[in-house]
Amino acid sequence: MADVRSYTSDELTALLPLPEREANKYTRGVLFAVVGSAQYPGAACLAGTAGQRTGAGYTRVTTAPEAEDLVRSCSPSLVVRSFEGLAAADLPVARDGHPAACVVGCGFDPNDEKSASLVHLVLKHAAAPVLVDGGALQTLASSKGRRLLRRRFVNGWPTVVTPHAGEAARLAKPFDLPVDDHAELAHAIALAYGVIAAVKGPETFVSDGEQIVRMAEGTPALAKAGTGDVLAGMVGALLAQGLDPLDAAVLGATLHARAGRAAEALMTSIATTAEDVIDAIPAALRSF
Ligand SMILES: NC(=O)C1=CN([C@@H]2O[C@H](COP(=O)(O)OP(=O)(O)OC[C@H]3O[C@@H](n4cnc5c(N)ncnc54)[C@H](OP(=O)(O)O)[C@@H]3O)[C@@H](O)[C@H]2O)[C@@H](O)CC1
Ligand SMILES: Nc1ncnc2c1ncn2[C@@H]1O[C@H](COP(=O)(O)OP(=O)(O)O)[C@@H](O)[C@H]1O
Repeated sequence: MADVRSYTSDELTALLPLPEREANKYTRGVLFAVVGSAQYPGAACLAGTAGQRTGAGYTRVTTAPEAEDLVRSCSPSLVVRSFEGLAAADLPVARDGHPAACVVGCGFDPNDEKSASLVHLVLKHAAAPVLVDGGALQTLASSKGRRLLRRRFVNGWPTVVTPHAGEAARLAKPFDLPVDDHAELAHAIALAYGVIAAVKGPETFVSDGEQIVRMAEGTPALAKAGTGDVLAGMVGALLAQGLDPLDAAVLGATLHARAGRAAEALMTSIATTAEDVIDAIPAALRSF
């Protein structure tokens, strides 16, 4: 296994995507989030608003028809569409000067057949980095999911996965990967699936199959429902702004951890919620 390292504060500061003087909303980066379900509409709000706060120039949330109104009302500046009618041609193509990325799966119900077909559509047609989270992760372990990931790898389209320990264990199963050491697990998932893997927990380990990076700035205040959806939106926004995928995952996880600490300072470790973490993203940005 490769050595485990951490990014220095200077390395992280250099990665912050400050907007250029001539920037417009499209050149800053389009985040295309395919998230939420009738069962979990809140995950779409959390991922979308976290993406906006982390600098995406244009955030489009495509969600279940039942979730549309809630997402619109949580932030009027989100562009909201329904899953119904989502077609290959709608998915982003990243090009020079116009970066873009997709986030798929926050709030998906893995037992819903429609979720799997949405994940396949995104993996197949997004010619841009894709982050896979939540209920979409299970789809990757199937033979079709693995085939689509291989195709993305060959085409040079990065895929980032952000499993918690339970989801990582499910990804490990088809390859019989050992699950006890999370650094090793992130490395093994990255190699087995051809992805950049961020295995989340009290410490988060990110690997692209070559390097392994440890991020240990978090706090147990983050152990609350929805904070993973916030992380997915944050890392997705950094991908959408053109960061290298390993850098996006490490910077996103660090900003998320610092936002968790800033939220805790205001709200206490008991009362902090995922929404407070989003509100504390500016403090996390300022901490650099
Ligand atoms: N407001 C909203 O809309 C929200 C929506 N959400 C959405 O819900 C969807 C389902 O996601 P989920 O994580 O709740 O369920 P799922 O992965 O099936 O867990 C099943 C089992 O896995 C384990 N396990 C779980 N977490 C673990 C951990 N950190 N570390 C280790 N093990 C862990 C645990 O089993 P145990 O180990 O306790 O036996 C658990 O019983 C997903 O799409 C998500 O985006 C949520 O983000 C919440 C807010
Ligand atoms: N004890 C802890 N210490 C530090 N960070 C934690 C702790 N527990 C959870 N986190 C962080 O909180 C987030 C939880 O993500 P996840 O389990 O996917 O939540 P959800 O599915 O409810 O959105 C991850 O970023 C994880 O690293």
